[in-house]
Amino acid sequence: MLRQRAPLDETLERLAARHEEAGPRDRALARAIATVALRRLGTIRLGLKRFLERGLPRNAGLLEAILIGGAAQLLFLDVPDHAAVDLAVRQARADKRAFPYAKLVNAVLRRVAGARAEILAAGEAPRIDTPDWLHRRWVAAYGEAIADAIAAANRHEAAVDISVKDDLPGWAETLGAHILPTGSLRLPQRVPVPDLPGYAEGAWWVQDAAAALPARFIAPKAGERVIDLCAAPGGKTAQLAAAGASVLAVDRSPERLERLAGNMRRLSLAVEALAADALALDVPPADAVLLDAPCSATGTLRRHPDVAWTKREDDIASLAQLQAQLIDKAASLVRPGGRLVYCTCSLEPEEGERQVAAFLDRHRDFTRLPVAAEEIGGLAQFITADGDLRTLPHALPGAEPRLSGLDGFYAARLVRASS
Ligand SMILES: C[S@@+](CC[C@H](N)C(=O)[O-])C[C@H]1O[C@@H](n2cnc3c(N)ncnc32)[C@H](O)[C@@H]1O
Repeated sequence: MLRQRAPLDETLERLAARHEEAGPRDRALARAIATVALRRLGTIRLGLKRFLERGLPRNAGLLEAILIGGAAQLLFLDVPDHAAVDLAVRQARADKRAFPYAKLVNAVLRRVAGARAEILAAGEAPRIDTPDWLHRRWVAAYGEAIADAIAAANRHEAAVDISVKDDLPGWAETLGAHILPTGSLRLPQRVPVPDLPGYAEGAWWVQDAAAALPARFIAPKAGERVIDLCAAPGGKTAQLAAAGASVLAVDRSPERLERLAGNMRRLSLAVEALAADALALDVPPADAVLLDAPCSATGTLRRHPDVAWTKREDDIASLAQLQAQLIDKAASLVRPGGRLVYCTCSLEPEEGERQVAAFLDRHRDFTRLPVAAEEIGGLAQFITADGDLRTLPHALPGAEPRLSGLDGFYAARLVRASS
Protein backbone atom coordinates (compact mmCIF):
# COMPACT_ATOMS: atom_id res chain seq x y z
CA MET A 1 0.00 0.00 0.00
CA LEU A 2 2.75 2.43 0.93
CA ARG A 3 4.77 1.79 -2.21
CA GLN A 4 1.88 1.75 -4.63
CA ARG A 5 -0.19 4.38 -2.80
CA ALA A 6 -3.02 1.85 -2.83
CA PRO A 7 -6.11 2.28 -0.61
CA LEU A 8 -6.37 -0.03 2.42
CA ASP A 9 -9.91 -1.31 1.80
CA GLU A 10 -9.30 -2.16 -1.85
CA THR A 11 -6.00 -3.84 -1.03
CA LEU A 12 -7.56 -6.00 1.68
CA GLU A 13 -10.41 -6.97 -0.65
CA ARG A 14 -7.96 -7.89 -3.39
CA LEU A 15 -5.83 -9.98 -1.02
CA ALA A 16 -8.87 -11.69 0.49
CA ALA A 17 -9.97 -12.75 -3.00
CA ARG A 18 -6.50 -14.13 -3.68
CA HIS A 19 -6.32 -16.04 -0.38
CA GLU A 20 -9.60 -17.88 -0.15
CA GLU A 21 -8.01 -20.28 2.35
CA ALA A 22 -7.92 -17.49 4.97
CA GLY A 23 -10.86 -17.67 7.34
CA PRO A 24 -12.72 -14.74 8.90
CA ARG A 25 -10.40 -14.65 11.94
CA ASP A 26 -7.26 -14.46 9.79
CA ARG A 27 -8.84 -11.72 7.72
CA ALA A 28 -9.87 -9.75 10.76
CA LEU A 29 -6.34 -10.04 12.18
CA ALA A 30 -4.79 -8.98 8.84
CA ARG A 31 -7.09 -5.94 8.79
CA ALA A 32 -6.26 -5.08 12.40
CA ILE A 33 -2.51 -5.29 11.75
CA ALA A 34 -2.68 -3.21 8.57
CA THR A 35 -4.95 -0.59 10.13
CA VAL A 36 -2.92 -0.04 13.27
CA ALA A 37 0.32 -0.11 11.27
CA LEU A 38 -0.96 2.81 9.17
CA ARG A 39 -2.55 4.64 12.10
CA ARG A 40 0.68 4.51 14.13
CA LEU A 41 3.23 4.42 11.31
CA GLY A 42 5.27 7.35 12.64
CA THR A 43 5.77 5.70 16.04
CA ILE A 44 6.50 2.32 14.45
CA ARG A 45 9.13 3.75 12.12
CA LEU A 46 10.70 5.63 15.02
CA GLY A 47 10.91 2.39 17.00
CA LEU A 48 12.40 0.37 14.13
CA LYS A 49 14.96 3.07 13.37
CA ARG A 50 16.52 2.63 16.83
CA PHE A 51 17.55 -0.89 15.97
CA LEU A 52 18.38 -0.50 12.30
CA GLU A 53 21.68 1.26 12.86
CA ARG A 54 22.56 1.21 9.19
CA GLY A 55 19.03 1.89 7.94
CA LEU A 56 17.05 -0.48 5.78
CA PRO A 57 19.04 -2.49 3.25
CA ARG A 58 18.23 -1.69 -0.37
CA ASN A 59 16.36 -4.10 -2.65
CA ALA A 60 15.18 -6.11 0.32
CA GLY A 61 11.73 -6.88 -1.10
CA LEU A 62 9.04 -6.94 1.56
CA LEU A 63 11.49 -6.43 4.43
CA GLU A 64 10.18 -3.01 5.49
CA ALA A 65 6.53 -4.13 5.34
CA ILE A 66 7.37 -7.26 7.35
CA LEU A 67 9.12 -5.21 10.03
CA ILE A 68 6.29 -2.67 10.17
CA GLY A 69 3.65 -5.42 10.47
CA GLY A 70 5.67 -7.17 13.18
CA ALA A 71 6.29 -4.00 15.17
CA ALA A 72 2.60 -3.00 14.84
CA GLN A 73 1.61 -6.23 16.59
CA LEU A 74 4.31 -5.97 19.25
CA LEU A 75 3.52 -2.37 20.09
CA PHE A 76 -0.23 -2.09 19.64
CA LEU A 77 -1.99 -5.45 19.39
CA ASP A 78 -2.73 -8.14 21.88
CA VAL A 79 -0.60 -10.72 20.05
CA PRO A 80 2.01 -12.76 21.99
CA ASP A 81 5.52 -11.46 21.22
CA HIS A 82 6.81 -14.84 20.07
CA ALA A 83 3.91 -15.23 17.63
CA ALA A 84 4.49 -11.79 16.07
CA VAL A 85 8.24 -12.38 15.73
CA ASP A 86 7.81 -15.91 14.42
CA LEU A 87 5.30 -14.79 11.79
CA ALA A 88 7.61 -11.99 10.62
CA VAL A 89 10.59 -14.36 10.34
CA ARG A 90 8.48 -16.81 8.32
CA GLN A 91 7.31 -13.98 6.07
CA ALA A 92 10.92 -12.93 5.48
CA ARG A 93 11.89 -16.49 4.62
CA ALA A 94 9.03 -16.69 2.14
CA ASP A 95 10.12 -13.56 0.24
CA LYS A 96 13.05 -14.03 -2.14
CA ARG A 97 14.59 -10.61 -1.52
CA ALA A 98 13.86 -10.41 2.20
CA PHE A 99 15.13 -14.00 2.76
CA PRO A 100 18.76 -13.00 3.56
CA TYR A 101 17.44 -10.70 6.31
CA ALA A 102 15.38 -13.22 8.27
CA LYS A 103 17.90 -13.11 11.14
CA LEU A 104 17.84 -9.31 11.13
CA VAL A 105 14.03 -9.41 11.36
CA ASN A 106 14.27 -11.69 14.36
CA ALA A 107 16.87 -9.51 16.12
CA VAL A 108 15.21 -6.16 15.42
CA LEU A 109 11.73 -7.27 16.45
CA ARG A 110 13.00 -8.87 19.66
CA ARG A 111 14.64 -5.59 20.52
CA VAL A 112 11.44 -3.68 19.67
CA ALA A 113 9.54 -5.97 22.07
CA GLY A 114 12.14 -5.31 24.76
CA ALA A 115 11.94 -1.54 24.31
CA ARG A 116 8.15 -1.31 24.03
CA ALA A 117 7.71 1.22 26.84
CA GLU A 118 10.45 3.55 25.57
CA ILE A 119 9.18 3.41 21.99
CA LEU A 120 5.64 4.23 23.06
CA ALA A 121 6.94 7.10 25.21
CA ALA A 122 8.99 8.45 22.27
CA GLY A 123 5.86 8.35 20.11
CA GLU A 124 3.68 10.06 22.69
CA ALA A 125 3.22 13.32 20.78
CA PRO A 126 0.31 12.59 18.39
CA ARG A 127 1.87 14.55 15.55
CA ILE A 128 4.47 11.78 15.18
CA ASP A 129 1.83 9.67 13.46
CA THR A 130 0.88 12.46 11.02
CA PRO A 131 3.12 13.09 7.99
CA ASP A 132 4.98 16.40 8.45
CA TRP A 133 3.53 18.03 5.36
CA LEU A 134 -0.02 17.37 6.55
CA HIS A 135 0.58 18.57 10.09
CA ARG A 136 2.22 21.74 8.73
CA ARG A 137 -0.88 22.45 6.64
CA TRP A 138 -3.22 21.97 9.62
CA VAL A 139 -1.10 24.32 11.73
CA ALA A 140 -1.37 26.92 8.94
CA ALA A 141 -5.15 26.45 8.65
CA TYR A 142 -6.19 25.95 12.29
CA GLY A 143 -3.21 26.75 14.57
CA GLU A 144 -0.88 24.46 16.49
CA ALA A 145 -3.24 23.37 19.29
CA ILE A 146 -6.05 22.30 16.93
CA ALA A 147 -3.60 20.60 14.56
CA ASP A 148 -2.35 18.52 17.50
CA ALA A 149 -5.91 17.76 18.64
CA ILE A 150 -6.78 16.54 15.13
CA ALA A 151 -3.66 14.34 15.09
CA ALA A 152 -4.61 12.94 18.51
CA ALA A 153 -8.17 12.16 17.36
CA ASN A 154 -6.79 10.37 14.30
CA ARG A 155 -4.93 7.92 16.52
CA HIS A 156 -8.24 6.37 17.61
CA GLU A 157 -10.49 4.06 15.69
CA ALA A 158 -13.88 5.68 14.99
CA ALA A 159 -17.19 4.20 16.10
CA VAL A 160 -19.83 3.20 13.54
CA ASP A 161 -22.43 5.93 12.93
CA ILE A 162 -25.80 5.25 11.41
CA SER A 163 -28.45 7.30 9.60
CA VAL A 164 -32.00 6.03 10.01
CA LYS A 165 -34.91 6.46 7.63
CA ASP A 166 -37.26 7.22 10.52
CA ASP A 167 -38.03 6.42 14.18
CA LEU A 168 -34.70 7.58 15.59
CA PRO A 169 -35.56 6.84 19.26
CA GLY A 170 -36.92 3.39 18.38
CA TRP A 171 -33.77 2.37 16.49
CA ALA A 172 -31.55 3.87 19.20
CA GLU A 173 -33.22 1.53 21.68
CA THR A 174 -33.18 -1.54 19.43
CA LEU A 175 -29.51 -1.08 18.55
CA GLY A 176 -28.43 0.16 21.99
CA ALA A 177 -26.98 3.21 20.24
CA HIS A 178 -26.37 6.79 21.38
CA ILE A 179 -28.36 9.56 19.72
CA LEU A 180 -25.91 12.27 18.66
CA PRO A 181 -27.03 15.92 18.75
CA THR A 182 -26.85 15.98 14.95
CA GLY A 183 -29.46 13.20 14.67
CA SER A 184 -27.16 10.29 13.80
CA LEU A 185 -26.88 7.14 15.90
CA ARG A 186 -23.50 6.00 17.25
CA LEU A 187 -22.95 2.33 18.03
CA PRO A 188 -20.98 1.72 21.23
CA GLN A 189 -20.22 -1.92 20.38
CA ARG A 190 -17.96 -3.43 17.73
CA VAL A 191 -20.17 -5.85 15.78
CA PRO A 192 -20.47 -6.91 12.16
CA VAL A 193 -22.92 -4.36 10.79
CA PRO A 194 -24.89 -6.75 8.52
CA ASP A 195 -25.80 -8.87 11.57
CA LEU A 196 -27.57 -5.98 13.30
CA PRO A 197 -31.37 -5.70 13.39
CA GLY A 198 -32.75 -3.42 10.71
CA TYR A 199 -29.81 -3.79 8.32
CA ALA A 200 -31.25 -6.48 6.06
CA GLU A 201 -34.68 -4.85 5.97
CA GLY A 202 -33.12 -1.50 5.01
CA ALA A 203 -34.16 0.63 7.98
CA TRP A 204 -30.80 2.43 8.17
CA TRP A 205 -27.38 2.81 6.60
CA VAL A 206 -23.85 3.43 7.85
CA GLN A 207 -22.82 7.07 7.53
CA ASP A 208 -20.45 9.19 9.59
CA ALA A 209 -22.23 11.87 11.66
CA ALA A 210 -20.49 14.70 9.75
CA ALA A 211 -21.10 13.07 6.36
CA ALA A 212 -24.82 13.11 7.19
CA LEU A 213 -24.96 16.91 7.43
CA PRO A 214 -24.39 18.35 3.90
CA ALA A 215 -27.33 16.63 2.16
CA ARG A 216 -29.67 18.12 4.77
CA PHE A 217 -28.82 21.60 3.54
CA ILE A 218 -30.65 20.78 0.31
CA ALA A 219 -33.85 20.33 2.38
CA PRO A 220 -35.79 19.00 -0.63
CA LYS A 221 -39.54 19.44 -0.88
CA ALA A 222 -41.39 16.28 -1.89
CA GLY A 223 -40.97 15.61 -5.59
CA GLU A 224 -38.25 18.19 -6.20
CA ARG A 225 -35.61 17.11 -8.72
CA VAL A 226 -32.16 16.83 -7.20
CA ILE A 227 -28.95 15.80 -8.99
CA ASP A 228 -26.34 14.08 -6.82
CA LEU A 229 -23.26 14.53 -8.99
CA CYS A 230 -20.64 12.34 -7.27
CA ALA A 231 -23.03 9.98 -5.61
CA ALA A 232 -21.53 6.55 -4.94
CA PRO A 233 -21.79 4.61 -2.68
CA GLY A 234 -24.90 6.64 -1.97
CA GLY A 235 -25.04 7.79 1.66
CA LYS A 236 -26.19 11.24 0.65
CA THR A 237 -28.36 9.94 -2.20
CA ALA A 238 -30.23 7.87 0.39
CA GLN A 239 -30.84 10.93 2.54
CA LEU A 240 -32.19 12.92 -0.40
CA ALA A 241 -34.44 10.09 -1.59
CA ALA A 242 -35.67 9.37 1.96
CA ALA A 243 -36.57 13.07 2.24
CA GLY A 244 -38.86 12.69 -0.78
CA ALA A 245 -36.71 14.11 -3.58
CA SER A 246 -36.66 12.64 -7.06
CA VAL A 247 -32.93 11.93 -7.32
CA LEU A 248 -30.61 11.47 -10.28
CA ALA A 249 -27.49 9.83 -8.83
CA VAL A 250 -24.43 10.21 -11.06
CA ASP A 251 -21.00 8.65 -10.60
CA ARG A 252 -18.12 8.11 -12.96
CA SER A 253 -17.29 4.69 -11.56
CA PRO A 254 -19.65 1.90 -12.74
CA GLU A 255 -18.44 -0.39 -9.92
CA ARG A 256 -19.14 2.20 -7.26
CA LEU A 257 -22.50 3.00 -8.87
CA GLU A 258 -23.35 -0.71 -8.68
CA ARG A 259 -22.76 -0.52 -4.92
CA LEU A 260 -25.04 2.52 -4.80
CA ALA A 261 -27.77 0.63 -6.66
CA GLY A 262 -27.42 -2.30 -4.24
CA ASN A 263 -27.67 0.05 -1.26
CA MET A 264 -30.80 1.71 -2.65
CA ARG A 265 -32.40 -1.71 -3.27
CA ARG A 266 -31.72 -2.73 0.34
CA LEU A 267 -33.17 0.58 1.57
CA SER A 268 -36.19 0.34 -0.83
CA LEU A 269 -35.42 3.82 -2.14
CA ALA A 270 -36.12 4.51 -5.80
CA VAL A 271 -33.49 6.66 -7.52
CA GLU A 272 -32.28 7.01 -11.09
CA ALA A 273 -28.62 5.97 -11.27
CA LEU A 274 -26.36 7.01 -14.14
CA ALA A 275 -22.73 6.02 -14.72
CA ALA A 276 -21.23 9.10 -16.33
CA ASP A 277 -18.52 11.73 -16.01
CA ALA A 278 -20.27 14.62 -14.30
CA LEU A 279 -18.24 17.04 -16.42
CA ALA A 280 -19.92 15.69 -19.57
CA LEU A 281 -23.43 15.38 -18.13
CA ASP A 282 -26.19 16.66 -20.40
CA VAL A 283 -29.47 16.81 -18.47
CA PRO A 284 -31.99 19.61 -17.82
CA PRO A 285 -31.29 21.88 -14.80
CA ALA A 286 -32.69 20.68 -11.47
CA ASP A 287 -34.16 22.30 -8.36
CA ALA A 288 -30.98 21.46 -6.47
CA VAL A 289 -27.57 19.92 -7.06
CA LEU A 290 -25.35 18.22 -4.49
CA LEU A 291 -21.65 18.04 -5.29
CA ASP A 292 -19.76 15.80 -2.84
CA ALA A 293 -16.56 16.28 -4.77
CA PRO A 294 -13.63 13.86 -4.98
CA CYS A 295 -11.02 15.19 -2.55
CA SER A 296 -7.92 14.35 -0.53
CA ALA A 297 -10.19 12.89 2.21
CA THR A 298 -7.89 14.19 4.94
CA GLY A 299 -10.93 14.60 7.20
CA THR A 300 -11.44 10.83 7.32
CA LEU A 301 -8.13 9.56 8.73
CA ARG A 302 -9.81 8.03 11.81
CA ARG A 303 -11.62 5.67 9.42
CA HIS A 304 -9.02 5.60 6.65
CA PRO A 305 -5.53 5.92 8.16
CA ASP A 306 -4.02 4.90 4.80
CA VAL A 307 -4.98 8.28 3.33
CA ALA A 308 -2.30 10.06 5.40
CA TRP A 309 0.44 8.00 3.76
CA THR A 310 -0.92 7.36 0.29
CA LYS A 311 -1.80 10.99 -0.54
CA ARG A 312 0.87 13.54 -1.40
CA GLU A 313 0.83 17.28 -0.91
CA ASP A 314 0.72 17.96 -4.65
CA ASP A 315 -2.46 15.86 -4.94
CA ILE A 316 -4.28 18.71 -3.22
CA ALA A 317 -3.59 21.21 -6.00
CA SER A 318 -4.70 18.80 -8.73
CA LEU A 319 -7.83 17.81 -6.80
CA ALA A 320 -8.66 21.49 -6.24
CA GLN A 321 -8.45 22.02 -10.00
CA LEU A 322 -10.86 19.15 -10.65
CA GLN A 323 -13.21 20.45 -7.93
CA ALA A 324 -13.25 23.89 -9.59
CA GLN A 325 -14.31 22.29 -12.89
CA LEU A 326 -16.93 20.16 -11.14
CA ILE A 327 -18.45 23.03 -9.17
CA ASP A 328 -18.72 25.14 -12.34
CA LYS A 329 -20.48 22.23 -14.05
CA ALA A 330 -22.72 21.71 -11.02
CA ALA A 331 -23.71 25.40 -11.14
CA SER A 332 -24.80 25.04 -14.78
CA LEU A 333 -27.20 22.26 -13.70
CA VAL A 334 -29.03 24.42 -11.13
CA ARG A 335 -32.24 26.09 -12.33
CA PRO A 336 -32.67 29.83 -11.63
CA GLY A 337 -33.69 30.11 -7.96
CA GLY A 338 -32.34 26.61 -7.21
CA ARG A 339 -29.74 25.48 -4.61
CA LEU A 340 -26.24 24.10 -4.88
CA VAL A 341 -24.54 22.34 -1.99
CA TYR A 342 -20.80 21.80 -2.34
CA CYS A 343 -18.98 19.58 0.15
CA THR A 344 -15.76 17.64 0.71
CA CYS A 345 -14.43 15.38 3.47
CA SER A 346 -11.17 17.31 3.47
CA LEU A 347 -9.54 19.51 6.11
CA GLU A 348 -7.69 21.49 3.46
CA PRO A 349 -9.08 25.00 2.86
CA GLU A 350 -8.10 24.75 -0.85
CA GLU A 351 -10.76 22.04 -1.19
CA GLY A 352 -13.35 23.86 0.92
CA GLU A 353 -13.50 27.49 2.00
CA ARG A 354 -11.16 28.75 -0.74
CA GLN A 355 -12.86 26.70 -3.42
CA VAL A 356 -16.21 28.29 -2.64
CA ALA A 357 -14.79 31.81 -2.27
CA ALA A 358 -13.26 31.49 -5.76
CA PHE A 359 -16.54 30.07 -7.11
CA LEU A 360 -18.53 33.02 -5.77
CA ASP A 361 -16.05 35.39 -7.44
CA ARG A 362 -16.55 33.60 -10.77
CA HIS A 363 -20.35 33.28 -10.49
CA ARG A 364 -22.02 36.56 -9.54
CA ASP A 365 -25.45 34.93 -10.00
CA PHE A 366 -24.86 32.71 -6.92
CA THR A 367 -24.99 33.82 -3.28
CA ARG A 368 -24.46 31.93 -0.07
CA LEU A 369 -27.46 30.81 1.98
CA PRO A 370 -25.80 30.42 5.39
CA VAL A 371 -26.30 27.24 7.38
CA ALA A 372 -28.24 27.76 10.62
CA ALA A 373 -27.26 26.08 13.90
CA GLU A 374 -30.76 24.49 14.13
CA GLU A 375 -30.03 22.53 10.96
CA ILE A 376 -27.16 20.72 12.67
CA GLY A 377 -28.54 20.06 16.13
CA GLY A 378 -27.60 23.48 17.50
CA LEU A 379 -23.85 22.88 17.11
CA ALA A 380 -23.01 26.50 16.26
CA GLN A 381 -19.28 25.82 16.72
CA PHE A 382 -19.38 23.94 13.39
CA ILE A 383 -20.50 27.01 11.45
CA THR A 384 -17.88 29.40 10.01
CA ALA A 385 -18.13 33.20 10.08
CA ASP A 386 -19.36 32.99 6.46
CA GLY A 387 -22.12 30.54 7.36
CA ASP A 388 -20.55 27.34 6.01
CA LEU A 389 -20.19 24.00 7.77
CA ARG A 390 -16.71 23.06 9.01
CA THR A 391 -16.36 20.02 11.25
CA LEU A 392 -13.03 18.83 12.68
CA PRO A 393 -12.24 15.25 13.76
CA HIS A 394 -11.51 16.09 17.41
CA ALA A 395 -14.84 17.84 18.02
CA LEU A 396 -17.95 16.23 19.56
CA PRO A 397 -16.45 14.75 22.75
CA GLY A 398 -17.88 11.42 23.95
CA ALA A 399 -17.45 9.09 26.93
CA GLU A 400 -14.24 7.63 25.50
CA PRO A 401 -12.01 8.44 22.50
CA ARG A 402 -13.64 5.82 20.27
CA LEU A 403 -17.06 7.33 20.94
CA SER A 404 -15.84 10.87 20.28
CA GLY A 405 -15.22 12.88 17.14
CA LEU A 406 -16.64 12.96 13.64
CA ASP A 407 -15.17 13.22 10.16
CA GLY A 408 -13.74 16.53 9.05
CA PHE A 409 -16.21 17.95 6.53
CA TYR A 410 -16.75 21.24 4.76
CA ALA A 411 -20.05 22.26 3.13
CA ALA A 412 -21.48 25.45 1.69
CA ARG A 413 -25.02 26.13 0.47
CA LEU A 414 -25.36 28.45 -2.49
CA VAL A 415 -28.45 29.78 -4.24
CA ARG A 416 -28.79 30.83 -7.85
CA ALA A 417 -30.53 34.14 -8.53
CA SER A 418 -34.09 33.74 -9.81
CA SER A 419 -33.48 35.37 -13.19
C1 LIG B 1 -16.56 11.58 -1.95
S1 LIG B 1 -17.05 10.28 -2.99
C2 LIG B 1 -18.81 10.42 -2.94
C3 LIG B 1 -19.47 9.85 -1.70
C4 LIG B 1 -20.99 9.87 -1.80
N1 LIG B 1 -21.51 11.19 -2.12
C5 LIG B 1 -21.68 9.37 -0.55
O1 LIG B 1 -22.19 10.17 0.24
O2 LIG B 1 -21.76 8.15 -0.35
C6 LIG B 1 -16.68 10.96 -4.57
C7 LIG B 1 -17.20 10.18 -5.75
O3 LIG B 1 -16.98 10.97 -6.91
C8 LIG B 1 -16.84 10.11 -8.01
N2 LIG B 1 -16.26 10.92 -9.09
C9 LIG B 1 -15.00 11.39 -9.20
N3 LIG B 1 -14.86 12.13 -10.32
C10 LIG B 1 -16.07 12.15 -10.93
C11 LIG B 1 -16.58 12.72 -12.13
N4 LIG B 1 -15.81 13.44 -12.93
N5 LIG B 1 -17.87 12.50 -12.43
C12 LIG B 1 -18.67 11.76 -11.63
N6 LIG B 1 -18.24 11.17 -10.50
C13 LIG B 1 -16.96 11.36 -10.15
C14 LIG B 1 -16.01 8.98 -7.47
O4 LIG B 1 -16.18 7.80 -8.25
C15 LIG B 1 -16.55 8.85 -6.03
O5 LIG B 1 -17.52 7.84 -5.97
